[in-house]
Amino acid sequence: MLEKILTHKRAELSLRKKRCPQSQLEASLHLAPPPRPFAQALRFPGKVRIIAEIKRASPRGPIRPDADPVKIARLYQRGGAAAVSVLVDERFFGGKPAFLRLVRWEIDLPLLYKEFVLDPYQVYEARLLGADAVLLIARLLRTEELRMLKELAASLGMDSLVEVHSRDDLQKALAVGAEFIGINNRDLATFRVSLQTTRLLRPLIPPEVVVVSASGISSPLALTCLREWKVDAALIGEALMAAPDPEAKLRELVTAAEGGEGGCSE
Ligand SMILES: O=C(O)c1ccccc1NCC(=O)[C@H](O)[C@H](O)COP(=O)(O)O
Repeated sequence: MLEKILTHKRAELSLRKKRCPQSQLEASLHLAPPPRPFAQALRFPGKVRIIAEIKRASPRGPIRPDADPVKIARLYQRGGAAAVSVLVDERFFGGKPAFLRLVRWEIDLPLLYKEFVLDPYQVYEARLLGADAVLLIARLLRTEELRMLKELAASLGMDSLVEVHSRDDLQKALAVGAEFIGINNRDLATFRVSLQTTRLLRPLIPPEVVVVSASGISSPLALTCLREWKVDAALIGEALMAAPDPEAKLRELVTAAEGGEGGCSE
């Protein structure tokens, strides 16, 4: 499936570059709203902050296919999210780049451009839409590509959330000086999810790095564990989007993330 996603993404990119060349994106950057700090908005020692994700579907199937991204963003802001991740991939996640721009005008929280970023074109697009950070998946990029995309994002005022799932990915992230690392609990090849990925990789990351745990987080207990493991933030999509009341679900998770009762028994 991952190969299918990437093949589709490369074809889509080449089409979009023909329709709207990168030079046009670059020339329009002055129209973008100014970037805001993303990673630093997540640093609250002793608490886990929540990045709530707008995700209408996944490659595994629909989640909330008709969700209005603007309405969901408002619920997330009211529910106590520290930041919002917007999936912009259309084919596999039911998103659209335009969702990010709409959400940017609607709420004040910092925004993550959530995409399979393979090319500088997408980094320019992210900034033009109003993103404050971009996702860079270590597994999909060679070290030099990762470095180049991270530097480009920084030159445009954005943070890069460098996603890792293995020790090899983490080595790559640290080699390029990542200051903001996301540990993905989901193996992108098998879709299997385990919070143990965060438990095992977290201690290998230096304390000055802002650390996010992503995927498969759905319960107050999971948030309690992430707090014990000294993770700064949790990125949560499906558990919120599939909930009958996403705002209420978010409030429940924020309470645990900020210091609810009980200990971690994972
Ligand atoms: O969500 C998937 O199944 C998925 C499959 C293949 C590649 C990426 C995938 N997800 C992208 C994400 O990064 C997640 O949306 C994000 O970590 C939130 O995960 P969750 O809370 O489990 O929705």
